[in-house]
Amino acid sequence: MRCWRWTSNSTPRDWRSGCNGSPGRPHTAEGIAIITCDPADGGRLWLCPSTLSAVRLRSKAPDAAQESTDAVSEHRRQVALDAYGVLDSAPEQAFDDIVWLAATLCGTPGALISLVDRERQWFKARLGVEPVQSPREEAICDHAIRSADRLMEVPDLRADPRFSRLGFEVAGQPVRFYAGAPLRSPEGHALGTICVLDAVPRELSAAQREGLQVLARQAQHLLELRRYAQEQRRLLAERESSARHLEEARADLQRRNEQLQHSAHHDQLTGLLNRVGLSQLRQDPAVLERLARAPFSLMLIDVDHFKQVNDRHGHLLGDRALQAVADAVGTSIRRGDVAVRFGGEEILVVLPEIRLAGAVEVGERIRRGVMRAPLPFPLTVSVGVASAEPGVDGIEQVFDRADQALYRAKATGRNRVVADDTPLRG
Ligand SMILES: Nc1nc2c(ncn2[C@@H]2O[C@H](COP(=O)(O)OP(=O)(O)OP(=O)(O)O)[C@@H](O)[C@H]2O)c(=O)[nH]1
Repeated sequence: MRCWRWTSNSTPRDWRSGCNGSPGRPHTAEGIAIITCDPADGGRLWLCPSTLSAVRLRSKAPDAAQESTDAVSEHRRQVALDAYGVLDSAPEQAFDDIVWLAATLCGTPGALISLVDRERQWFKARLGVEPVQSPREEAICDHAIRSADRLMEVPDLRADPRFSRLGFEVAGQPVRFYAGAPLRSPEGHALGTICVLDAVPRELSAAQREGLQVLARQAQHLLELRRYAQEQRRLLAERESSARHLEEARADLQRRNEQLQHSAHHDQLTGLLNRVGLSQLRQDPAVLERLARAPFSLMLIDVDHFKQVNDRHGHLLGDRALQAVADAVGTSIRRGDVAVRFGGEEILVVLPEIRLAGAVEVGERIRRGVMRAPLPFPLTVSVGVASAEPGVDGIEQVFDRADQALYRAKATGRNRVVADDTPLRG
């Protein structure tokens, strides 16, 4: 119902003619007009402000506002129906049982559970009716769901102008009798009907009408169960999807964290461990224990005349030369060995469980590998090696001796591996 200000200027002709039956009443009076929309025939009811008498005005063109209200409620009805996920679903015994009960109760050859979809009515269960659906404009159920009554009964369809030309058949004959009870969702949306059909005109008894409505409630309960199960499945899928997303996010975070850890502990240019990584390694009890229980060697590798390389060939090629040295180290050491970019062009290699002679061999492999590096200029390295017997020397002392060996390698002409010549104590 809507109300608005009524003025003499806006009084429509229909209004005046509608109210002219009240003698002596001025119809140009100003006041409040109350207008209700009558959904049955699209007409409007006007309450005359001066006579307070109701006048029904027929409007040829449908009221635009009313049309949009209808469209909204129809849309909501459709959304409610969709939520059941029942349209085009497979037949179910429980629904079939209900139509059988309806037909048996009412003594009709046909019964349907019909759901009124956008363009069609679709039958969830059917008895005595061949097609699984029919166009909505031919659906008697479409009228039944819009009827204000709890049950729409048409004793003789042929006598009703709305249905006289209907081609629907029950048990192979034109349908003549229809009675349908709307299926209403708990929110009040009419989703469809449970209806009975006969090929002869007739009427239901009071008990049959009541029974049909009981069956409508049962069918609605079944639909509710269906919607509940559908909702549970949706929630479960949603939960699984969120759990999956959470797991993906967790794995992504872990990957990023590992990347971050890796880049914090590794040198970007060579991929070798950096000093931060080395100092973490030195705090690792497993590493310390390993170095304490067996002999180990340290190796210091320094690129020869690297300043010249940079000066002559530029820093980019200088970087490539450093990468080539790192590659030569990587391919020459074992899995358990650790290579660290210790300074600008200096690499430290920790070689557990290997004595001096073995470490010198590794140094030689590296030295030769660097000479074979695919670079547009010759490149060499000098290597100093020192070893420790378990429990005798600390890492610092071994490092100092390797550094002195490296110094000697540089001093004696570069491109060579020099072993620490300190007599072993033990
Ligand atoms: N391209 C490049 N150069 C670097 C990098 N880190 C250090 N350097 C350069 O390495 C050079 C080291 O030079 P020096 O310490 O003088 O030693 P050298 O020229 O190799 O001479 P010797 O060690 O005596 O054979 C310096 O010019 C540094 O700028 C780097 O990451 N990239």
